[in-house]
Amino acid sequence: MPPRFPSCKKLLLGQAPDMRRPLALMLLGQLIYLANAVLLQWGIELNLFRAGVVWTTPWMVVGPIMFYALARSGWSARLKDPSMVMAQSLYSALLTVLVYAFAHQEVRGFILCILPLIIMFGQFNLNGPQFAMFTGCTMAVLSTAMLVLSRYDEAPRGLSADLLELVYVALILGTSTSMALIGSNIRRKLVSSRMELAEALARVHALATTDELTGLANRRHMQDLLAEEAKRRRRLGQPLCIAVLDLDHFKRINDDHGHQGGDEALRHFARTAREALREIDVLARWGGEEFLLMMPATTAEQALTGLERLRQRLAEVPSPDALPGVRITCSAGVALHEAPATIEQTIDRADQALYRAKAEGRDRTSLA
Ligand SMILES: Nc1nc2c(ncn2[C@@H]2O[C@H](COP(=O)(O)OP(=O)(O)OP(=O)(O)O)[C@@H](O)[C@H]2O)c(=O)[nH]1
Repeated sequence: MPPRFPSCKKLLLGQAPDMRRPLALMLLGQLIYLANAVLLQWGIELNLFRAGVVWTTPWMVVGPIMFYALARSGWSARLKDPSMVMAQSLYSALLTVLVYAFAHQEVRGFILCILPLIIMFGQFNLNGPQFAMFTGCTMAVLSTAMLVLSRYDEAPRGLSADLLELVYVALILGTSTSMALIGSNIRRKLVSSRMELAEALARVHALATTDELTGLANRRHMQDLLAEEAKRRRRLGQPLCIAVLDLDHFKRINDDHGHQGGDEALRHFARTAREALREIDVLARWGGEEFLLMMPATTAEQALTGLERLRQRLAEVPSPDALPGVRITCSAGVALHEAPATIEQTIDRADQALYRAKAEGRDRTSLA
């Protein structure tokens, strides 16, 4: 039964898998903003800032909530970067420089410690040029703030001190950016090798379970499916039928049209049979021109009807271009799988029924 209320995590991070991490980072960012707002109040009480700094506090709450709301509501999905990392980074840097501008000289330095933190948040999304743009914008705003402060400070500390601080900030931003880029490159390589590995595994799985010529399940895969189905049948008590099918006079097709013509006949049969059978029936290439059909939840009568439909369809569809005028038919033997027989014993019975169908003139189905 589905839960009546979505979990808190789902509520906060939404359903879109791509947006979960950005939203989680935004929530973490909000906590840091909140901590900054609290520290700022403390600094105000200690008289470390000019009075005007209080105007920055609401923006420490409103800004991050606004970004979170835009992302959580899905509005930002229309943007090139739905996580709005660049906009968020610039917003944080601008706010930091504003607080810096309101700080008294003795605490300005440690306000700038926030800047590398912004870069750490950006490392998941920003690339080299974007980092360069962020650093450039931050440096430009900071130098403007320093220029303005040098005019209005009661006791300006002098151009050299401002310059030293700017160089320090450039050094720290440059180093943090390089480290973030190295980290994001490693992460990107990890993601791409994980995707390659997943694709390779899917290819290996397909190779291990499908028959290359017909695209049907191969013998080994069918054995696994049969074992699973037998277990399910025991549990649910539903009937299970197994049929062995064999193309008639296939050797003649091979002799008259070459091995390639024979292969085309096998593909044609596999295609036609898949179209005629139900979704839940599984057809596998059992070997050579022999196929095995597993029909779950099927009585013997229903199996005979299904196989008859298959034979009719085979008679109706035009022969493949490579085999003009060739009539492809098949014979089948079908057996109901019943306790205490093993799957192998039921297949043997179906095989014997197939033998009878061949002996009785081919192009027919025989029930074991
Ligand atoms: N082209 C092709 N031929 C195959 C393949 N596997 C088996 N064969 C051929 O299938 C033919 C099977 O012939 P037989 O077992 O004599 O049976 P048949 O000619 O179909 O006669 P009946 O089954 O009695 O109707 C042989 O010539 C095999 O070489 C395959 O993957 N491709």
